[in-house]
Amino acid sequence: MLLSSVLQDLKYDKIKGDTNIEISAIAYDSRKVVKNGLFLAISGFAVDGHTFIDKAIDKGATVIIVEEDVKIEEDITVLKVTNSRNALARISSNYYHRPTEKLNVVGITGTNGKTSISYFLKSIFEHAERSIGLIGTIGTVINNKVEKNLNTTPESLNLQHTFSKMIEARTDHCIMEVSSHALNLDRVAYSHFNTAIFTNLSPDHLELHHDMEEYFEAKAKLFELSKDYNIINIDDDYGKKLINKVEKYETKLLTYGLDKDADIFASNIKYSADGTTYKVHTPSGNMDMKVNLPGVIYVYNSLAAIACAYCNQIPLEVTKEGIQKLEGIKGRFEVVYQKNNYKIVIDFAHTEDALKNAILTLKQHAKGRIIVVFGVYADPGESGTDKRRAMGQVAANYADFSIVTSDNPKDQDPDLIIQEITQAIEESGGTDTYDAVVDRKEAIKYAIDISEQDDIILIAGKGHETSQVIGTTEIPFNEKEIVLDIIKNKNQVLEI
Ligand SMILES: CC(=O)N[C@H]1[C@@H](OP(=O)(O)OP(=O)(O)OC[C@H]2O[C@@H](n3ccc(=O)[nH]c3=O)[C@H](O)[C@@H]2O)O[C@H](CO)[C@@H](O)[C@@H]1O[C@H](C)C(=O)N[C@@H](C)C(=O)N[C@H](CCC(=O)O)C(=O)O
Repeated sequence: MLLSSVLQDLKYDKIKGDTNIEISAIAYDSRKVVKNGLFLAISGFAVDGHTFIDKAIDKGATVIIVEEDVKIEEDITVLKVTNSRNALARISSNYYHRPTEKLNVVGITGTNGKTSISYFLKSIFEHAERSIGLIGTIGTVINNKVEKNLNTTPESLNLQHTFSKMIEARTDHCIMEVSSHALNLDRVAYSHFNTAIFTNLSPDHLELHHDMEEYFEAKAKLFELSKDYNIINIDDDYGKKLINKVEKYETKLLTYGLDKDADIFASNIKYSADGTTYKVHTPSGNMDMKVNLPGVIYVYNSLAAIACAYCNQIPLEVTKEGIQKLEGIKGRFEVVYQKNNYKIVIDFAHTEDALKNAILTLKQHAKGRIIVVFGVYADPGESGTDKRRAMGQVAANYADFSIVTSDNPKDQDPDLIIQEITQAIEESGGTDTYDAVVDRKEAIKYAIDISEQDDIILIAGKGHETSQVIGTTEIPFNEKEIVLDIIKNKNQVLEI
């Protein structure tokens, strides 16, 4: 593609060279540069991309985009921008011919519920015979083929490529999770969103965003990008704040919640151990709904999906069937073993709010104890102390017994993470209600060993994930298989 076309609408200073040349590809990682390619240097969190310029040139880069002053001797094109991640989003969108202009894109943001809403929507849209693609925590789905993503919301170059693949696959609608990291780091800049959905906000990633206000402002950016509808949870305090902010926007606002003032709300909610029924009230009529996932969280998540289906002119009856068709979501309240009242449940809950909700939901119908196995993952470069304390407090206050273990400790000391969690448990009066087992597999085994008839074991944090990151090593870790294996061996000795 002609470089000048790739640079369309990008503000840059030309340091040297020609912009009237062909480039073969774009890369922000020197290891992926190809001959006659463009390399864009990002000043990252861990390393500075500008230090790899020589390597990129060695691999054949003929265009370099930088955001810092650098000395490049070679006779190639060098351009300078003020923010290279933002520039990457602009040129990537141009390179793939601005694909979101040809797609109906739904972006979902908020601390919890993004994945569930995307899967409710997938089921509804498919039931309405609409062609959809999906991008999120579980992976990217095109034509029902799932590919893993490095990030929930991929870097702009990968994201725009994915959008273009959706178009190639004749997909009309893209449902995607939009993380606060993505919004902060401009991964979705220059993407057109038709609909934006806000779920809720509770503490998470606060070392990147510093405080809740900054975290909120990051999430709020998505609602400046959406063109047709903003859909917001009216019952959440930050949802209310967002409503005040976006009310003046031209984009239509639609609210959902249990509050009867919401445009779309639920009444007559009845909870059972494996699902929920309620009556939904929408501007296009009311209907009885059945959701095959337990607890109030899935009432909210299904309401958000109903609101989005309404905005997309999907008849309520079709929406109802789509929601009902969804049997479950991988790693979301997934019952991986059950014998009478005894259950082992895997859930992605990895924030204090989600952990509390998961425990309380299970408690509603439990005949025995709730034993929780959990740890706290480490974000790169974050100490995460506040989160560890908050998760410990939740465990002390709501679980009957906790086994504190490792999540994804990454480059941090797993023992230190556990120590910070258990200290919070002790300070909250939970001295006799926990144990610590650093090896996650051993922790799960221990939970099963000490469990009794009627107990429910909640293994929280990893959900759908199939690996664990310890140091820089990613080891296979399929929690469901691990549980079934332990149970199989145990049942040879003892019938639970
Ligand atoms: C903290 C964070 O967000 N990091 C993201 C960031 O990495 P970074 O800035 O640390 O990259 P770096 O390693 O310092 O490298 C800087 C630059 O040098 C380049 N490089 C590096 C090595 C080399 O040999 N040559 C080279 O050119 C790199 O490609 C990069 O462009 O930019 C990378 C490329 O876009 C991201 O993949 C990476 O996400 C990491 C994997 C991550 O864990 N991010 C998490 C925190 C995240 O984004 N999470 C949210 C989900 C949150 C949620 O839903 O709860 C997400 O959307 O995934």
